[in-house]
Amino acid sequence: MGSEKKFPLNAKDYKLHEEIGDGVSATVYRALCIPLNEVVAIKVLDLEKCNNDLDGIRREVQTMSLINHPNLLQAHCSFTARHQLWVVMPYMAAGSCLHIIKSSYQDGFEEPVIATLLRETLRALVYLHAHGHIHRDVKAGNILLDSSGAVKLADFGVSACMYDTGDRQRSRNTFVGTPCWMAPEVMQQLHGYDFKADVWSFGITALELAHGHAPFSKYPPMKVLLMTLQNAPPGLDYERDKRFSKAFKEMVGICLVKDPKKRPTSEKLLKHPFFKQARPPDYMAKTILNGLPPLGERYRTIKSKEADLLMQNKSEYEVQLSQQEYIRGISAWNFNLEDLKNQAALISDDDSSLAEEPDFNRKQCERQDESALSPERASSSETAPSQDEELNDIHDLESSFASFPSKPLQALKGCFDIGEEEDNATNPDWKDANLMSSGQQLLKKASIGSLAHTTKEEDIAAQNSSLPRHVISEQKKYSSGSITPETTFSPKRTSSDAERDFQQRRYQTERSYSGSLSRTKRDTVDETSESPYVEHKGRFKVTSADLSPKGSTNSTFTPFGGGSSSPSSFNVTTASILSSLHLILRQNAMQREEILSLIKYVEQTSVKQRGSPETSLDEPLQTPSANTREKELETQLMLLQQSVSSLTEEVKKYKQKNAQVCLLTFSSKTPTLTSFTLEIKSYTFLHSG
Ligand SMILES: Nc1ncnc2c1ncn2[C@@H]1O[C@H](COP(=O)(O)OP(=O)(O)OP(=O)(O)O)[C@@H](O)[C@H]1O
Repeated sequence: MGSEKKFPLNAKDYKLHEEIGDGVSATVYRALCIPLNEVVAIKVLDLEKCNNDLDGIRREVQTMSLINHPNLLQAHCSFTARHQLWVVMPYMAAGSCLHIIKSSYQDGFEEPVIATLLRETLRALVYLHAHGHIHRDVKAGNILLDSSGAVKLADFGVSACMYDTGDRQRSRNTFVGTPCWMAPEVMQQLHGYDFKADVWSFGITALELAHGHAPFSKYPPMKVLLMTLQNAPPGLDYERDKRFSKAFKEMVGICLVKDPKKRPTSEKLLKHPFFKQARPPDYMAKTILNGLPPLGERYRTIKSKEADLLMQNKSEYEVQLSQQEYIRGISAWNFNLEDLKNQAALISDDDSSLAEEPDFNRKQCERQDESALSPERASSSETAPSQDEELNDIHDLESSFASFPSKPLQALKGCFDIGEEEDNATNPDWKDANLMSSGQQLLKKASIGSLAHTTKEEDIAAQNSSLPRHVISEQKKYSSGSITPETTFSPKRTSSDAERDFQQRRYQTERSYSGSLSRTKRDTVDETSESPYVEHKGRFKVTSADLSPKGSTNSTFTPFGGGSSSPSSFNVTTASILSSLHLILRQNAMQREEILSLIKYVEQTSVKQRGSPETSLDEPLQTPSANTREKELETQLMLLQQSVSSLTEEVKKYKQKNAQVCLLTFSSKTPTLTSFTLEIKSYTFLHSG
């Protein structure tokens, strides 16, 4: 990997010092490479806990090893140590921009600092995009600085290669990323997305560096999704952000346009006059890095603040959780819309925090200025949703924190040396009892499941699918984001926009549904809810369950609806057609999940069968060898995926047909023709993902 020095591939050769960062999947330590006497950073991923995203991890390691750009963090090497993957990287002594903000610049940086950070980051993006990669996780937490002020973009955990074909591309039709920074087209999962998604995240990162936090950062993920989709794009306010130049405001404005086609490429953006004020790295060293406490110390302070938040009373828990998610980032998380809806439902209807949220209030001001930036903003600002409307989007569902990723207090481990002996260097909780792979657990649960009582949602799922019930109930737990061939770093370059557009079109044509939106007990609530109305929400029109004062509203189109409040027959007809389409989609998703679970099981079993004590420790990461059963299953998987693709295509055609039929049939009956079209879109967004 990247360095000419030979970094050892053995945990014994490294001495781990204090923790300097953590994310969804990993903990990062400052460490010493003993033979080379060099300080490094080591990202330790617990492979047992990352069962669902081994492909993502392989991808990150591979991308990290092949990139070669001064503004991208390149790994020295990586290897497995028991159930952990160690990625050895250069130590970026100043840490991430997020950590610098949290410890010393809560209100954001000055413009020349921002311009410098952003220019370096953008250079990294230009390089990645030219090589066919989308970073997909651009945020302050992934912009790292070393002690000399050099800036590097890190974390390729969710990066994707545009030149991947087949399964890889399909697997990208899942929600991956951090919602505050996530582009609307990524959230919608409708027509795919491309390099421009990074440009949106880049714009959000610019706001994060300017204000000390990203827009909507205190809200739960579903709320962020809704606000990003329904509200006018965030931006710098002409009044509130007087300290920033017009060039900066414009630069942010052109990044944060909802239509990706109207956003500039990273290459074009780099030519924006705003970046002229960027300075050399030593400017950073003299300014923001000057007098900063050591990284480990800053990290501990942030963590103890996080712990303090947890100690506060329950009523503030949602905000705490949201802030934790923000501080830690929630990357590489495959969003489950039902979980997100539950999170959104946790905001109480009289949530006063909304009114206090500076972003929210700023948004109202921003809307007055947005017309100056883009026509899109101007049109959206007039009909932007009120606070009540936004809250009404959230269906009143019983909540569950169980599925929401959270590692509270885990980071309080503090400083410790765990590198001297191999046993210490790896997690002490490694026990035989834990050796049972998820596949084994799956099979075990299968036999238990067949005897156990069935829940309502299992009954419903069983009616709609030929899959065994246990698989349906367990699919969420054992599903994988993707089982796909490892990505290769394509040497192919597409430096021109035209070529890139071609790649994008090719990609968009080839892709089809593959993401899983597991449905759980909560879905039955949706399924029995009342028929939807359509109402205006800013530029978007959102279907709600009931606009009457007593009725709860719901931003989802509810295909199973059939309640008394339905205003017209066309919704009933549509609902029945859409419900059939939805069933097909669900069936496909569940079949896919079952296959993925089985493949995972086979992979893990074959790894264990192979693994002798000599070979399983500290060997470089390898793909498990294929045995006959695995091959059989892979063939089956391929066939099923093909059939899933063709079914998905069919569903798409039906949807289009249905939309056209509805338009023709009901254009004379209803004045809300456009609303109806958008209603179908809304349904597609929420259910076809
Ligand atoms: N090479 C490094 N030098 C110094 N600090 C680092 C380094 N790599 C990572 N960090 C710190 O660790 C944090 C978490 O690392 P990273 O983002 O790679 O983990 P992750 O699990 O992939 O997180 P995410 O949730 O963003 O996917 C970073 O935000 C950064 O503060």
